[in-house]
Amino acid sequence: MIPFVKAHACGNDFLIVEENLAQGRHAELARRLCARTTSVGADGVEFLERTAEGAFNLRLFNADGSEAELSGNGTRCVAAWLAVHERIMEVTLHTHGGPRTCRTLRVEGEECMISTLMGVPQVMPHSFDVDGVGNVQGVDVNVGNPHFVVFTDAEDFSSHGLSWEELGAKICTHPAFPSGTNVEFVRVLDEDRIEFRIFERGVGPTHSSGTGTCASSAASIALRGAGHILAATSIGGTQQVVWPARDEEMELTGPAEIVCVGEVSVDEVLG
Ligand SMILES: N[C@@H](CCC[C@H](N)C(=O)O)C(=O)O
Repeated sequence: MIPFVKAHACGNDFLIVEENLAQGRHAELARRLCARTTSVGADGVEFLERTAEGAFNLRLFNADGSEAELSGNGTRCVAAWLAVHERIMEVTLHTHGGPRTCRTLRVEGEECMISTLMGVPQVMPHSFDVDGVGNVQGVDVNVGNPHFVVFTDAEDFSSHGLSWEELGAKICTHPAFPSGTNVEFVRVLDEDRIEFRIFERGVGPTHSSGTGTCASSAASIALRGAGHILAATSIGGTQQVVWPARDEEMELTGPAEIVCVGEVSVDEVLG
Protein backbone atom coordinates (compact mmCIF):
# COMPACT_ATOMS: atom_id res chain seq x y z
CA MET A 1 0.00 0.00 0.00
CA ILE A 2 1.09 3.58 -0.63
CA PRO A 3 0.01 6.03 2.09
CA PHE A 4 -0.75 9.56 0.92
CA VAL A 5 -1.94 12.88 2.29
CA LYS A 6 -4.27 15.03 0.22
CA ALA A 7 -4.16 18.81 0.75
CA HIS A 8 -5.14 21.92 -1.16
CA ALA A 9 -4.19 25.58 -1.25
CA CYS A 10 -6.93 27.77 -2.77
CA GLY A 11 -8.27 24.74 -4.64
CA ASN A 12 -4.89 23.78 -6.14
CA ASP A 13 -4.69 20.21 -4.82
CA PHE A 14 -1.72 17.98 -4.12
CA LEU A 15 -0.92 14.53 -2.84
CA ILE A 16 2.02 14.18 -0.48
CA VAL A 17 3.86 10.86 -0.69
CA GLU A 18 7.02 9.89 1.20
CA GLU A 19 9.95 9.79 -1.26
CA ASN A 20 11.19 6.34 -0.13
CA LEU A 21 7.94 4.79 -1.38
CA ALA A 22 8.37 6.05 -4.94
CA GLN A 23 11.35 3.84 -5.88
CA GLY A 24 11.94 5.63 -9.17
CA ARG A 25 8.30 5.41 -10.24
CA HIS A 26 7.54 9.09 -9.55
CA ALA A 27 6.18 9.96 -13.01
CA GLU A 28 3.97 6.88 -13.28
CA LEU A 29 2.70 7.27 -9.71
CA ALA A 30 1.87 10.95 -10.32
CA ARG A 31 0.00 10.21 -13.57
CA ARG A 32 -2.03 7.42 -12.00
CA LEU A 33 -2.73 8.96 -8.57
CA CYS A 34 -3.71 12.36 -10.03
CA ALA A 35 -6.34 10.90 -12.41
CA ARG A 36 -9.59 12.66 -11.43
CA THR A 37 -12.12 9.97 -12.31
CA THR A 38 -10.23 6.74 -11.73
CA SER A 39 -7.97 7.49 -8.74
CA VAL A 40 -7.52 9.95 -5.87
CA GLY A 41 -7.23 12.99 -8.15
CA ALA A 42 -4.93 16.02 -7.79
CA ASP A 43 -3.02 18.65 -9.74
CA GLY A 44 0.32 17.15 -8.68
CA VAL A 45 2.29 14.98 -6.26
CA GLU A 46 4.87 16.29 -3.80
CA PHE A 47 7.39 13.56 -2.93
CA LEU A 48 8.78 14.37 0.51
CA GLU A 49 12.23 13.14 1.52
CA ARG A 50 13.48 13.40 5.10
CA THR A 51 17.27 13.21 5.24
CA ALA A 52 19.26 11.67 8.11
CA GLU A 53 20.46 15.23 8.93
CA GLY A 54 16.88 16.38 9.46
CA ALA A 55 16.45 18.30 6.16
CA PHE A 56 13.32 18.11 4.01
CA ASN A 57 13.63 17.74 0.23
CA LEU A 58 10.74 17.97 -2.23
CA ARG A 59 10.27 16.67 -5.77
CA LEU A 60 7.17 17.88 -7.56
CA PHE A 61 5.50 15.92 -10.36
CA ASN A 62 2.61 17.43 -12.33
CA ALA A 63 -0.55 15.46 -13.07
CA ASP A 64 0.79 14.47 -16.52
CA GLY A 65 3.91 12.91 -14.95
CA SER A 66 6.30 15.74 -15.89
CA GLU A 67 8.67 16.96 -13.18
CA ALA A 68 8.61 20.67 -12.27
CA GLU A 69 11.11 22.67 -10.26
CA LEU A 70 8.59 23.52 -7.54
CA SER A 71 5.07 24.54 -6.66
CA GLY A 72 4.26 27.43 -4.33
CA ASN A 73 0.94 25.95 -3.28
CA GLY A 74 2.30 22.40 -3.13
CA THR A 75 5.16 23.55 -0.90
CA ARG A 76 2.61 25.27 1.37
CA CYS A 77 0.52 22.07 1.49
CA VAL A 78 3.58 20.16 2.73
CA ALA A 79 4.28 22.87 5.33
CA ALA A 80 0.64 22.61 6.47
CA TRP A 81 0.96 18.85 6.89
CA LEU A 82 4.14 19.27 8.95
CA ALA A 83 2.49 21.98 11.07
CA VAL A 84 -0.81 20.18 11.71
CA HIS A 85 0.52 16.68 12.32
CA GLU A 86 4.11 17.18 13.48
CA ARG A 87 3.85 20.66 15.08
CA ILE A 88 6.72 21.96 12.91
CA MET A 89 5.82 25.65 12.61
CA GLU A 90 8.79 26.85 10.57
CA VAL A 91 10.52 24.73 7.97
CA THR A 92 12.81 25.11 4.97
CA LEU A 93 11.72 22.83 2.14
CA HIS A 94 14.43 22.22 -0.46
CA THR A 95 12.88 22.20 -3.93
CA HIS A 96 14.54 21.98 -7.34
CA GLY A 97 13.72 25.70 -7.68
CA GLY A 98 15.66 26.54 -4.52
CA PRO A 99 14.99 26.48 -0.76
CA ARG A 100 11.60 27.80 0.36
CA THR A 101 11.14 28.72 4.01
CA CYS A 102 7.55 28.44 5.26
CA ARG A 103 6.28 29.97 8.50
CA THR A 104 2.92 28.79 9.79
CA LEU A 105 1.13 31.82 11.24
CA ARG A 106 -2.10 30.11 12.32
CA VAL A 107 -3.56 26.62 12.63
CA GLU A 108 -7.32 26.07 12.92
CA GLY A 109 -8.16 22.38 12.80
CA GLU A 110 -6.75 21.13 9.53
CA GLU A 111 -6.38 24.60 8.01
CA CYS A 112 -3.29 26.79 8.19
CA MET A 113 -2.23 30.28 7.16
CA ILE A 114 1.34 30.17 5.91
CA SER A 115 3.94 32.68 4.72
CA THR A 116 6.61 31.47 2.31
CA LEU A 117 9.79 33.18 1.14
CA MET A 118 9.62 32.58 -2.60
CA GLY A 119 12.99 33.82 -3.86
CA VAL A 120 13.72 36.83 -6.09
CA PRO A 121 11.49 36.87 -9.22
CA GLN A 122 13.23 37.58 -12.55
CA VAL A 123 11.05 39.64 -14.91
CA MET A 124 11.64 40.11 -18.66
CA PRO A 125 9.23 41.38 -21.37
CA HIS A 126 8.91 38.89 -24.27
CA SER A 127 6.88 38.68 -27.47
CA PHE A 128 6.57 35.99 -30.15
CA ASP A 129 4.23 34.91 -32.95
CA VAL A 130 1.63 32.22 -32.39
CA ASP A 131 0.30 30.42 -35.51
CA GLY A 132 -3.18 31.61 -36.41
CA VAL A 133 -3.18 34.13 -33.52
CA GLY A 134 -0.53 36.76 -34.31
CA ASN A 135 2.01 38.45 -32.09
CA VAL A 136 1.57 37.87 -28.37
CA GLN A 137 3.22 40.32 -25.99
CA GLY A 138 3.78 39.38 -22.39
CA VAL A 139 6.34 38.93 -19.65
CA ASP A 140 8.62 36.01 -18.81
CA VAL A 141 8.86 35.61 -15.06
CA ASN A 142 11.06 33.05 -13.37
CA VAL A 143 10.19 32.33 -9.75
CA GLY A 144 12.11 29.05 -9.61
CA ASN A 145 9.88 27.71 -12.39
CA PRO A 146 8.92 29.42 -15.69
CA HIS A 147 5.86 31.63 -16.23
CA PHE A 148 4.59 33.82 -19.06
CA VAL A 149 2.22 36.63 -18.03
CA VAL A 150 -0.29 38.14 -20.46
CA PHE A 151 -2.07 41.32 -19.32
CA THR A 152 -5.69 41.65 -20.40
CA ASP A 153 -8.50 44.12 -19.70
CA ALA A 154 -11.22 41.59 -20.52
CA GLU A 155 -13.43 40.54 -17.60
CA ASP A 156 -13.43 36.94 -18.88
CA PHE A 157 -9.60 37.03 -19.22
CA SER A 158 -9.82 36.40 -22.98
CA SER A 159 -7.08 37.76 -25.20
CA HIS A 160 -6.38 37.86 -28.96
CA GLY A 161 -9.97 36.70 -29.62
CA LEU A 162 -9.43 33.44 -27.71
CA SER A 163 -10.55 32.28 -24.26
CA TRP A 164 -7.72 32.21 -21.71
CA GLU A 165 -7.89 28.41 -21.71
CA GLU A 166 -7.44 28.27 -25.51
CA LEU A 167 -4.60 30.78 -25.66
CA GLY A 168 -3.00 29.31 -22.52
CA ALA A 169 -2.85 25.87 -24.18
CA LYS A 170 -1.14 27.34 -27.27
CA ILE A 171 1.45 29.34 -25.28
CA CYS A 172 2.19 26.57 -22.73
CA THR A 173 3.73 24.32 -25.40
CA HIS A 174 4.94 27.04 -27.83
CA PRO A 175 8.47 26.55 -29.27
CA ALA A 176 9.47 29.90 -27.66
CA PHE A 177 9.51 27.86 -24.41
CA PRO A 178 11.58 24.71 -25.01
CA SER A 179 10.80 23.43 -21.49
CA GLY A 180 7.18 24.62 -21.62
CA THR A 181 5.79 27.38 -19.44
CA ASN A 182 2.98 28.15 -17.04
CA VAL A 183 0.74 30.92 -18.41
CA GLU A 184 -1.12 33.60 -16.45
CA PHE A 185 -3.77 36.02 -17.72
CA VAL A 186 -3.74 39.05 -15.45
CA ARG A 187 -6.09 41.98 -14.82
CA VAL A 188 -4.66 44.80 -12.70
CA LEU A 189 -7.75 46.03 -10.81
CA ASP A 190 -6.06 48.84 -8.88
CA GLU A 191 -2.79 49.53 -7.09
CA ASP A 192 -3.48 46.90 -4.43
CA ARG A 193 -5.34 44.14 -6.28
CA ILE A 194 -4.89 41.92 -9.27
CA GLU A 195 -6.96 39.03 -10.56
CA PHE A 196 -5.62 36.21 -12.70
CA ARG A 197 -6.30 32.90 -14.37
CA ILE A 198 -3.66 30.21 -14.70
CA PHE A 199 -3.01 27.58 -17.35
CA GLU A 200 -0.43 25.29 -15.74
CA ARG A 201 2.33 23.44 -17.52
CA GLY A 202 1.72 19.70 -17.07
CA VAL A 203 -1.81 20.17 -15.75
CA GLY A 204 -3.98 22.70 -17.67
CA PRO A 205 -6.34 25.22 -16.07
CA THR A 206 -6.20 25.07 -12.26
CA HIS A 207 -7.97 27.03 -9.53
CA SER A 208 -4.83 28.64 -8.20
CA SER A 209 -1.04 28.66 -8.25
CA GLY A 210 1.44 29.91 -5.67
CA THR A 211 4.24 30.52 -8.17
CA GLY A 212 1.59 31.87 -10.58
CA THR A 213 0.50 34.34 -7.91
CA CYS A 214 4.13 35.45 -7.50
CA ALA A 215 4.73 35.69 -11.26
CA SER A 216 1.50 37.66 -11.88
CA SER A 217 2.32 39.99 -9.00
CA ALA A 218 5.96 40.47 -10.00
CA ALA A 219 4.99 41.44 -13.58
CA SER A 220 2.25 43.78 -12.29
CA ILE A 221 4.56 45.47 -9.76
CA ALA A 222 7.56 45.73 -12.11
CA LEU A 223 5.74 46.83 -15.26
CA ARG A 224 2.18 47.97 -14.49
CA GLY A 225 2.57 50.26 -11.50
CA ALA A 226 1.00 47.92 -8.94
CA GLY A 227 2.00 48.49 -5.31
CA HIS A 228 4.56 46.44 -3.39
CA ILE A 229 1.86 44.79 -1.27
CA LEU A 230 -0.75 43.06 -3.40
CA ALA A 231 -3.80 40.83 -3.07
CA ALA A 232 -3.89 38.38 -6.00
CA THR A 233 -7.13 36.49 -6.61
CA SER A 234 -7.69 33.46 -8.80
CA ILE A 235 -10.68 31.09 -9.03
CA GLY A 236 -9.81 29.37 -5.72
CA GLY A 237 -9.23 32.46 -3.59
CA THR A 238 -6.85 35.25 -2.67
CA GLN A 239 -3.20 35.20 -1.65
CA GLN A 240 -1.11 38.14 -0.39
CA VAL A 241 2.21 39.12 -1.87
CA VAL A 242 4.86 41.46 -0.50
CA TRP A 243 7.76 42.44 -2.81
CA PRO A 244 9.70 45.39 -1.33
CA ALA A 245 12.20 45.82 -4.23
CA ARG A 246 13.29 44.14 -7.49
CA ASP A 247 16.39 42.54 -5.89
CA GLU A 248 14.60 41.32 -2.76
CA GLU A 249 12.76 38.10 -1.96
CA MET A 250 9.03 37.95 -2.49
CA GLU A 251 6.88 36.78 0.41
CA LEU A 252 3.67 34.87 -0.36
CA THR A 253 0.96 34.33 2.27
CA GLY A 254 -2.08 32.14 1.87
CA PRO A 255 -4.09 29.22 3.24
CA ALA A 256 -3.52 25.49 2.95
CA GLU A 257 -5.78 22.73 4.26
CA ILE A 258 -5.35 19.02 4.84
CA VAL A 259 -8.23 17.22 3.10
CA CYS A 260 -7.64 13.58 4.07
CA VAL A 261 -5.10 10.84 4.54
CA GLY A 262 -5.44 7.47 2.87
CA GLU A 263 -3.68 4.65 1.15
CA VAL A 264 -3.92 3.09 -2.27
CA SER A 265 -2.79 -0.36 -3.24
CA VAL A 266 0.35 -0.40 -5.39
CA ASP A 267 -1.29 -2.95 -7.72
CA GLU A 268 -4.26 -0.69 -8.18
CA VAL A 269 -1.98 2.25 -9.00
CA LEU A 270 0.71 0.61 -11.11
CA GLY A 271 -1.11 -2.51 -12.33
N1 LIG B 1 0.51 25.02 -8.95
C1 LIG B 1 1.86 25.25 -8.69
C2 LIG B 1 2.81 25.18 -9.84
C3 LIG B 1 3.07 23.71 -10.17
C4 LIG B 1 4.18 23.51 -11.14
C5 LIG B 1 3.85 23.95 -12.54
N2 LIG B 1 2.73 23.24 -13.09
C6 LIG B 1 5.09 23.79 -13.42
O1 LIG B 1 5.15 22.85 -14.24
O2 LIG B 1 5.99 24.61 -13.29
C7 LIG B 1 2.10 26.42 -7.77
O3 LIG B 1 1.28 26.59 -6.85
O4 LIG B 1 3.12 27.09 -7.87
